Amino acid sequence: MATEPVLEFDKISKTYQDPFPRRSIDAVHQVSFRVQPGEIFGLVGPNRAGKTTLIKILLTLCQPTSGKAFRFGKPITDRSTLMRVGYMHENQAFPRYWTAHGLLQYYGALGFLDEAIVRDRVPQLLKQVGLADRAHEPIRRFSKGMVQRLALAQALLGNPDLLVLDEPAEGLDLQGRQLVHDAVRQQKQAGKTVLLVSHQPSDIEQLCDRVGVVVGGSLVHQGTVADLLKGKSGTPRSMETVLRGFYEQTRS
Ligand SMILES: Nc1ncnc2c1ncn2[C@@H]1O[C@H](COP(=O)(O)OP(=O)(O)OP(=O)(O)O)[C@@H](O)[C@H]1O
Repeated sequence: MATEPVLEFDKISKTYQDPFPRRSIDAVHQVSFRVQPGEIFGLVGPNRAGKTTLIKILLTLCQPTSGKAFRFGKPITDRSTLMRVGYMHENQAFPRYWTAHGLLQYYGALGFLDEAIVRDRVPQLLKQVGLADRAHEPIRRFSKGMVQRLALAQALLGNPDLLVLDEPAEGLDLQGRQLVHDAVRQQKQAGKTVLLVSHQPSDIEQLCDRVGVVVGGSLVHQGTVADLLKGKSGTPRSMETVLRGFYEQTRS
């Protein structure tokens, strides 16, 4: 039986119109890829490549200028499938007067999650991300890494079928990064799907099944991590070397 992709982008382009100064910016150009259920898919590229724009389209936060996109088989404009997505932003700005515990409960209510499930899950998640001892303090007293850990807990709260992590390592210490790795692996074990945007070659190498490389708004490569690291000659290479190659090629 054919399985439906969790995510499908078909020739997606996005041009932003800037009023001052008046100009248009081609952020994404004719990008096509699919993410299958149970897959850990990495999206990599240099600064300004168009990764965040693709994530915004995935989350229906902005509309593509052309092309078609589907989430769980439904048009990306169908917001009902957003309930199945958990999203961790690279620079999460939570209301600073909430406590970590209160915030997760609030997000649970916003996501129409079952109250009893949220009651059980919130302390579990706070423990998982190492915030159990600070659960009842206002977020304004949190360090950057603590906010990132809370962002991970928030993304996992709804037990999502698709977990989208945008630069999850940002501001995290080694233990924090390990938490992210563990969460990704747990999702995979549960048969769920992860889209990981990262500037960390080692994270892509260690976690992802397949990777899409975006440079200058175009998808210049997609394939398995194993094939990428093997190269055409069969000589093993590091992910950092591979990515540098893609980024340099397009600069010249
Ligand atoms: N709201 C916007 N209005 C105008 N231009 C934008 C807007 N958002 C992004 N852009 C432009 O689109 C291009 C791609 O930006 P995007 O944020 O998607 O890149 P990115 O790959 O996520 O970069 P980074 O790794 O630096 O976060 C950039 O040239 C950026 O200036």
